[in-house]
Amino acid sequence: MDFLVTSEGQLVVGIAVGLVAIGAAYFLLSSKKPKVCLDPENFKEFKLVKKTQISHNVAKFRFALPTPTSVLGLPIGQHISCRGKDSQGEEVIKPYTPTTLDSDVGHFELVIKMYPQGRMSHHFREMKEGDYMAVKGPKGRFRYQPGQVRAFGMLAGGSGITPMFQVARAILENPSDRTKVHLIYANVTFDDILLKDEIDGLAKNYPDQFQPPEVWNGGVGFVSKEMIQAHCPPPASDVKILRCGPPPMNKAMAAHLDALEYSAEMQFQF
Ligand SMILES: Cc1cc2nc3c(=O)[nH]c(=O)nc-3n(C[C@H](O)[C@H](O)[C@H](O)COP(=O)(O)OP(=O)(O)OC[C@H]3O[C@@H](n4cnc5c(N)ncnc54)[C@H](O)[C@@H]3O)c2cc1C
Repeated sequence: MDFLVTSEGQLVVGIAVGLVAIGAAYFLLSSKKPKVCLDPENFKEFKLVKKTQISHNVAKFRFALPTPTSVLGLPIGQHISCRGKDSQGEEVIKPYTPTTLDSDVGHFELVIKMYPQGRMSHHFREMKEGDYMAVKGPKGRFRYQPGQVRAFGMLAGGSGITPMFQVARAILENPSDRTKVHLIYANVTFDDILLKDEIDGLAKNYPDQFQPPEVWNGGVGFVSKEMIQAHCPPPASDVKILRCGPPPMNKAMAAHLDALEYSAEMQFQF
């Protein structure tokens, strides 16, 4: 009898200690893992907490995440779908790349260029602080692992800078990632340049790794084959050239890259 009591007692204590240990480990792990907010299947609503006009047609939109430690949960180089209403009240869904990373907790930001006739542009123009935006994601085929290539060339046009900025930021802010980044950024006018201060900041902080446009008025006209040759790393298996711009620019850049003998694996279009 004595033996049984002792044995059961030991058993109970053993299980209790085990459960406490499992519970503590679960608590520690779950409290350390930030809450991911995006859902690839369903739109979720995020509150606009700050709208900052940057120029006559560009604004920065800051959306709150559910808690101050939540992260959006967007892999590097992927984008989200935003749903809104155009000027006729019709539903419209368009892709956008946040300029923030998952290291920015509690919120995410979009830098949006609003076109006079643009359908989703209308929705963003009308949005006021306190309004909610429906967002779904992540979306996109781009996958990035630190050190996956030796160097990226980036060919961006207009708002096509946002995915490039996101990838560049992730690389440059990671001290163990030594990937080089070469950027060519085309705009119709000086005023159209998005994220200029932010790009200048990366150039200042990471001069050995980041080659931005040398001067902001460095060339007039379209991005040429010669510009790509002069500013991007030459074709190699550990090099990738990314492009994101209006469709005619993407088409022209693809033709230039083919002519310069960058293989299909060395090119990616967002
Ligand atoms: C992966 C990805 C990420 C993107 N990220 C961003 C982002 O972070 N910020 C951002 O502002 N945009 C971004 N865009 C562009 C965005 O998805 C929309 O195309 C843009 O906001 C215009 O949509 P709209 O409905 O207002 O215009 P639409 O109704 O599609 O276009 C109406 C008119 O607007 C003008 N217009 C529209 N797009 C362009 C253009 N690119 N160049 C010149 N004129 C144009 C034209 O006059 C056009 O006739 C991204 C696109 C992609 C593919």
